[in-house]
Order: sequence, then C-alpha cells, then structure tokens
Amino acid sequence: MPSPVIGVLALQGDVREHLVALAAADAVARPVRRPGELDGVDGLVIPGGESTTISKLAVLFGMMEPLRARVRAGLPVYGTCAGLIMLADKILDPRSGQETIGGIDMIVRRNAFGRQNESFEAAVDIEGVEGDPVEGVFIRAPWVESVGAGIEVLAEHEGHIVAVRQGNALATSFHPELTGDHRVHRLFTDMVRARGAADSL
Ligand SMILES: NC(=O)CC[C@H](N)C(=O)O
Repeated sequence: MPSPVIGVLALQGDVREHLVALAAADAVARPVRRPGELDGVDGLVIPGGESTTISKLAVLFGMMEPLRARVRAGLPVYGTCAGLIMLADKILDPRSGQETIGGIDMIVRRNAFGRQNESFEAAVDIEGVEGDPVEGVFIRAPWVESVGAGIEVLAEHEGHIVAVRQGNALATSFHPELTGDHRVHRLFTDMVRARGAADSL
C-alpha cells in the first residue's frame, strides 16, 4: 500500500503535533473538520485536548454521527488522552451532556492521576513497540478503569491501564506526539496499512 492518508480530527487539541508525527511515520496527514473530509481518509487520529470541548464541537459540526458510523465500520482510529476518552464506550465521570464516539469496550476515568500529579512523564513499556520504553507524557490524563473481553491491554502505569487496543482502535492515556519518538504513530500507521492490505485482498 502506498502511504496511507491519515486524518487528524481538528476540532480542538494538539492537532499540529500529530500531523508532524504522522508525516514522520510515513503517512500523508491532513486535518479533518467536516463530515465530507472523513471520506478520503484511511485512518483517523483523535488528539489530546479537552474531551468535553471536542464532544461539544463534534456535535455542533455534525461530526458525531459520521464519526460513529466510520468507527463502527472499522476505520482505524487512534486516540491520545482526550482522544482516548472520545473512544471509550463509557466515561465514569462525564461532564453533563458529554458524549463519546465510542468503539472501545472500556470505562475510563477522566483526570484520573489526580491533582498533585496533574502532569508527569514516565517510561512506559508498550506491547508491540520494540526497544526501549516510550517516554509517556501524561497531562491531566485519564486511565482505563476497566475493559471488556477481547480488549488488548498494551500498557500499564502504576497498576493502571494506559494503553489499549480493540481491533482497529488504539488508545493511549499519554501523548507520544509530544516527544519526537514516532514509534507509537508507526504502530498505528502499520495498523492502517494492514487494514488497507486486507481490504484489497
Ligand atoms: N491532555 C488531555 O488530553 C487532557 C484530557 C482532559 N483531562 C479531558 O478530560 O479531556
């Protein structure tokens, strides 16, 4: 497959950093704001930011239903931090009216690592990422409280789940796009390529 086209949901959050990381991982990366822009992508990243704001804007821009439909249909997606929250089937402590796209059978806790520890970095060993642990940047990060059957837990930090995969959906509590280490984006672009190869059989 030639370079896959990977969109970054550009409603709010650290969109530019993901565009740079995806390009470094050999994808053609472009921002996606409108339903029509979803049509041409082979995969989609949902960035970190503020999940309540992303949720509100997704409804306002008419993106929530198209996003749900594409994810249900198997579009490869990768969510970081607020993006992980957007991919959760359930939030333990949602803001009133807060919706998610869903797609991963998990329950997440927002701002889970607590006030004293709002932002920190920690080495994270991720299943499927070769070599040294990844430097995980956690910023008011959620953790995954529980997962359903069939969810792969890819990483934990201090006993809490911080990276998961379900089929074509990948999510991390932390922000690999901020470190200059593109191995997690490469893991995702490989997932997108694998999907494309399976589709063309
Ligand atoms: N860095 C982040 O994406 C923070 C996530 C934010 N705490 C939320 O609930 O959406």
